[in-house]
Amino acid sequence: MIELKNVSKVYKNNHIALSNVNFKVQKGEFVFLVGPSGAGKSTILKLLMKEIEPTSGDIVVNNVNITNLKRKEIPYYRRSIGVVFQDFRLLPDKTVYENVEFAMQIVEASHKDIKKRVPQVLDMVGLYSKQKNYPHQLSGGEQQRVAIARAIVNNPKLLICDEPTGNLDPDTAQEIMSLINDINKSGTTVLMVTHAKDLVDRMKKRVIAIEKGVIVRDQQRGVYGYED
Ligand SMILES: Nc1ncnc2c1ncn2[C@@H]1O[C@H](COP(=O)(O)OP(=O)(O)OP(=O)(O)O)[C@@H](O)[C@H]1O
Repeated sequence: MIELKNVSKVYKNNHIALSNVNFKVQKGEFVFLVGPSGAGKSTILKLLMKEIEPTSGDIVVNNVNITNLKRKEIPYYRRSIGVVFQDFRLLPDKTVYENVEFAMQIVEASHKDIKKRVPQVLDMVGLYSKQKNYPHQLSGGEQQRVAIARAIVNNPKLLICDEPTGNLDPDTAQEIMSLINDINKSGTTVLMVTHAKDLVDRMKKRVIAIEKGVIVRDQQRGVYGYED
């Protein structure tokens, strides 16, 4: 599903953010990407979302070498991955239903498909009864559920999560992690950057640790391994 081959990233100020990074993630895996602040985790996510380009190396996602994508192919590629952020990034003037619906409108889904799929996904994340609410009328955990619904509504094969529980209290964070785990169990590959030590330790998933742009650990049923 994901392969990074000898990937390096040097930012314009000559800062080496990634140095010869190699890893593979198989279809259906759940992988935590951990490491100290500034290690290069977000850089990897940005490369996968094609927000930035590697200085050298190749990145293959879903059998496509995304390093070679043409500019006009990038929006189409981005639609094949779902993304969840720490700060939810919902549209404040759209309801819960409309936020999720919007993601389907962008990919030009039919009215019929939208009417069928949006309630289905809202039910899956436990927000069917709040579909007419606006984001400011929801708790943080509920807002993140909407963001997750939006990320999976088009059935992406890969779900990228950038500190999805960073703004949530421990109980709510656990609930969000369980929801993402359920999504993974239904077949979606998950790559998650997180600093949530307790959750990583509890989940017993694969853990890839990165420090100063270098992979230092790749562990099945791993632990967080840092004290922060
Ligand atoms: N646009 C940029 N220009 C120059 N340097 C950058 C840029 N973006 C990131 N860096 C540097 O590259 C390194 C890796 O940054 P990155 O954001 O990938 O770290 P991170 O592991 O995600 O950290 P955090 O856990 O704090 O989010 C850091 O030293 C950072 O200062």
